[in-house]
Amino acid sequence: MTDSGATPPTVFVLFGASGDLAARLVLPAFYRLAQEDLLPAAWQLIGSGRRELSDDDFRDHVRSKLDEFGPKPEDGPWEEFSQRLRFASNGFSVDDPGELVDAVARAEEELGDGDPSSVQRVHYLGVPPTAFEPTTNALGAHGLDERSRIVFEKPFGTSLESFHSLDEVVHDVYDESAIYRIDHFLGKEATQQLRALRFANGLFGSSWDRHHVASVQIDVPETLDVADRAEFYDETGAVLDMLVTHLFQVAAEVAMEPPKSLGSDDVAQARADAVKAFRPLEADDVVRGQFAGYRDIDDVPDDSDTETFVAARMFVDTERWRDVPFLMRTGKMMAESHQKVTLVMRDPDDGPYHASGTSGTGAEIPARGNVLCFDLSGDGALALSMNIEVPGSQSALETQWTQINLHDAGGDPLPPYVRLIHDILIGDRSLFTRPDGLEEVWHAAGAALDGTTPVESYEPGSWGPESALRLADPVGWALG
Ligand SMILES: NC(=O)C1=CN([C@@H]2O[C@H](COP(=O)(O)OP(=O)(O)OC[C@H]3O[C@@H](n4cnc5c(N)ncnc54)[C@H](OP(=O)(O)O)[C@@H]3O)[C@@H](O)[C@H]2O)C=CC1
Ligand SMILES: O=C1O[C@H](COP(=O)(O)O)[C@@H](O)[C@H](O)[C@H]1O
Repeated sequence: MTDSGATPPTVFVLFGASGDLAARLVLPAFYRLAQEDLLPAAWQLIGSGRRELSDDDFRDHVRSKLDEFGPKPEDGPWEEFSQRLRFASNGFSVDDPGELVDAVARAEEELGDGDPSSVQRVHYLGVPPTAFEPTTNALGAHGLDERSRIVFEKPFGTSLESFHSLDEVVHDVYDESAIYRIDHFLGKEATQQLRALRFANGLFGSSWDRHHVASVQIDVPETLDVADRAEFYDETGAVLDMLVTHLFQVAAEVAMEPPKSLGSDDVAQARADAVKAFRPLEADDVVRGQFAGYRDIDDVPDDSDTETFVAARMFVDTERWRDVPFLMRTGKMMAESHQKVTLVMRDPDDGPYHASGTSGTGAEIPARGNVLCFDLSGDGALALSMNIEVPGSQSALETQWTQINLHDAGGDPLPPYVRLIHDILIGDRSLFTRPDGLEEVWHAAGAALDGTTPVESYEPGSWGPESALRLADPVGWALG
C-alpha cells in the first residue's frame, strides 16, 4: 500500500454524510486510513447535508457511528481525527450552495500553507442516484469542480437513458480522468485474487473455459433487512442495487479475456469488453422476488412491487464461455449471508469413474464435487473441493475441501472502502468502472429491468422463490 503522505493537502467533501453508506462504510474507512497513516499529511473532511448541524454535532454523529460500526475510536486518536471534521449545512444546489463553498474556502486557507490553490479537492457523492446530476451541476456552477476528483457511488444511472443523461452532465463538468465510479465489489481482496489465481497458475488458467467449467455462480444471499434504508431501497430494488452493479462487475472479472497487462487501463478495458459480450437477459432467465412482510415496513408503500431478490442466468457470447451459464443470485432476508463466486467444474467426459466407465468400482462421482470457490466477504478466502477416493475403500469417492484464508497469507488485507478511498486519494483508477463498460450493462440487463418478469413472494429465511432454484438446473446452486 502506497503511503499517501506525499499527496497534496486534501479537502474531502462527503455528500450524504448523515446517511447509511457514510455511517457503515465511508466514515469507518476514513478512520482506518487515519489510523494506518494512509491519509495525506494535511486533510479535512467536510460532511455536507440538507440538515442543520454544527461541526460539533457532526463530530458526535461520527463518533456514535464509529462506536456502532467500528473501528472503535480511542480517546487520543479520536481527538486528533475529530479536529479535522467539519459540517456544511443547508444542502448544496445550483441555486443555493448552502454553507459548502465557504466551508471549502476556510479549509483550503487552513490546509494550504499560504497557498489555498495547492489543496486538492475530492467530492464523494454518497447520496441517492437521483442527487448525482444536481450535485455535479452545482459543483460546476460554484467552481468547486476546479482541482477536484469526483466520486460516484453506484448505481451510475438507473436505465440506459438516465445513464446517458448522467454521463453527459458529468462529462460537461469533469474530464474522465477525474471521475471515480465506485463498485466496491471490485475493491474486495478476493475479487482481485480471481486474476492472480487464473493468470499466475497454469492449472487454473488452462481450465478457465467452457471445456472445463459447467457453471459460474455469483451468489450473494443476505440475511440483512432493509428497514433502515427503506425509502432508498424501495426506489432501487435488488436488480439495480446488486445485480447490474456488483454482480455484473464480478461476472466481468471472471469472464474477461487476459488483459494486455495488469495496468489500470488494460484491466478496465478487459472488463468492459467482457460486459459487451454479456447476452441480454430474457424473461426466462430472470426470477424476481419480494420477501413476505416487506410491504409492512415503514416508508414502503402497501402496493410496492420492488424486488428484494433477483436470480439470473446469463450467457457470455465469447468462444471461451459459449453455453456456460453464469448464475447470479442475491436477495435480502434470505436463509444465509454469503458472497461467493463459484466455478463448478465439469465431470470428466470419460475415464474409469465416468458413468459409462469400465473400472467396475461402482463409485459415483459426487455432484458438484470439483469446485473452485472465492469467498468475497471479510478478508476473503479461496477454497477448492476435489473428489478423492475414501482411503481403504477402493470404491467410494467423497468430496474434500481445502481452503486458503487471505489474512493467513501475510500482507495487509484492507476492507474495500479503505482500499478504494486510498486509491482515490493517490489517483489510481484501476478498480473503478468506466462508461464504456457501464453502458453495455443496460443492454445486458434486458428482462431484469424492463418489468416483464413478475415479482414472486418468498418467505424470510428462505432461498427465495422456488422458481429461482430451477434456473440453475441441471447443475444446481452450489449454495443452499
Ligand atoms: N448503504 C449501503 O450499504 C450502500 C450504499 N451505496 C450507495 O450509496 C448511496 C447512498 O446510499 P445510502 O447512504 O444507503 O442512502 P441514504 O438514503 O441513507 O442517503 C444518504 C444521504 O443522502 C442525503 N440525501 C437523500 N436524498 C437526497 C437528495 N435528493 N439530495 C441530496 N441529498 C440527499 C441524505 O442526507 P441529508 O438529509 O442530510 O441531506 C441522506 O442521509 C446510494 O447511491 C447507494 O446506492 C453503495 C454501496 C453500499
Ligand atoms: O452496495 C451494497 O452492498 C451491500 C453488500 O456489500 P457489503 O460489502 O457491505 O457486504 C448490500 O447489502 C447493499 O444493499 C448494497 O447497497
